[in-house]
Amino acid sequence: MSDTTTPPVTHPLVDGPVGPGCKKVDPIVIADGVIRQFGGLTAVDVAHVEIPRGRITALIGPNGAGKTTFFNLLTGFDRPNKGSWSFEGQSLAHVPSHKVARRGMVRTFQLTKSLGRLTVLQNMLLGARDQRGEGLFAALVKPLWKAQEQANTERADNLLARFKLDEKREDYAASLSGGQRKLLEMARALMSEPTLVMLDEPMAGVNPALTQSLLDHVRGLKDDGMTVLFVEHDMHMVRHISDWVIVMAEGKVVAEGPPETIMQNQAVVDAYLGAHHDTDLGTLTNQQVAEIHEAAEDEVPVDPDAPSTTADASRDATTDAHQEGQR
Ligand SMILES: Nc1ncnc2c1ncn2[C@@H]1O[C@H](COP(=O)(O)OP(=O)(O)OP(=O)(O)O)[C@@H](O)[C@H]1O
Repeated sequence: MSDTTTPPVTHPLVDGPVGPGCKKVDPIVIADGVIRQFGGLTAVDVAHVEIPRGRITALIGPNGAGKTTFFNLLTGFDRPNKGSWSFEGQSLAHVPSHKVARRGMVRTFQLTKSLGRLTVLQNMLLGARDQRGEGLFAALVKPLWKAQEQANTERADNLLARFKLDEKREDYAASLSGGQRKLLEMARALMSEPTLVMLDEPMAGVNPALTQSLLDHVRGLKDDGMTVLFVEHDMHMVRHISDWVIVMAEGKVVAEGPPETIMQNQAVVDAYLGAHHDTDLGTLTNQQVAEIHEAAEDEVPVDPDAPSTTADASRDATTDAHQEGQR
């Protein structure tokens, strides 16, 4: 009698069978039992997840799935009720965000109103690490901070050239297009020479003309040896650049796998449609799933208060921006 059991799905990045929470051959991040509750709502309840090193991993899921909260927990911007996680084999639980960044795990932030009131170069310098001039003693000893300031400016200029933002160096960040802002967010994250770059919706608000350039830049991070983890609703980006896709729904990891198979996964379709639906899932194509998702979001961040003049821009920018730069 022949054995009709389906063999488990395997993948070169995975140690064992592929499935939610599967072990990776070479993980850079490992999270265990991470729970975050807001009042009675459990926003994140991740039993186990591993992020493969040197690859591009997409974190997807419907609105409210817990993706951003999980990002915030991993990077020390929020604290879980329970759980542990490590980066490069070292525990990061209870490590504050600025120390997480120093260890090489850096996330991008949307360019907020206050950062928009700084120039492109000033934004870049906020991303630099170990700014010696910030200590009281060091601030008084000019040679100590002068050399570092020069090195930081040089690094910023090199990155601005790489991201084709060098001509915008002295412009206010708020004057950039949506796509240029995303490039600036990415370039700013690279100022601290990270090992793992976490991108929060890199495609949000990006004009199609800049899409390809942005995708190329993300691939470039991997080519330079970095690991990339990104949260994204844009399925085009997820399909085209990720090596691995992790799907969250209602705080949990419900599926993971390579992009070419993940959209056919029943748990993914369920997650996007909601658990209680009448649709005949058997007839749903990848394209339809993507359309459902795209229709659900489509949001483009617009800053109605973006300064139109330099006088507007210079007002009340520095304090807020400095605080954000410290995060
Ligand atoms: N500070 C908070 N206080 C209360 N509830 C919160 C807070 N932050 C997030 N939540 C809730 O936790 C759940 C997960 O939110 P989260 O923003 O992490 O989801 P998401 O997957 O990133 O969604 P989106 O794709 O819309 O950004 C949501 O129900 C949200 O309303």
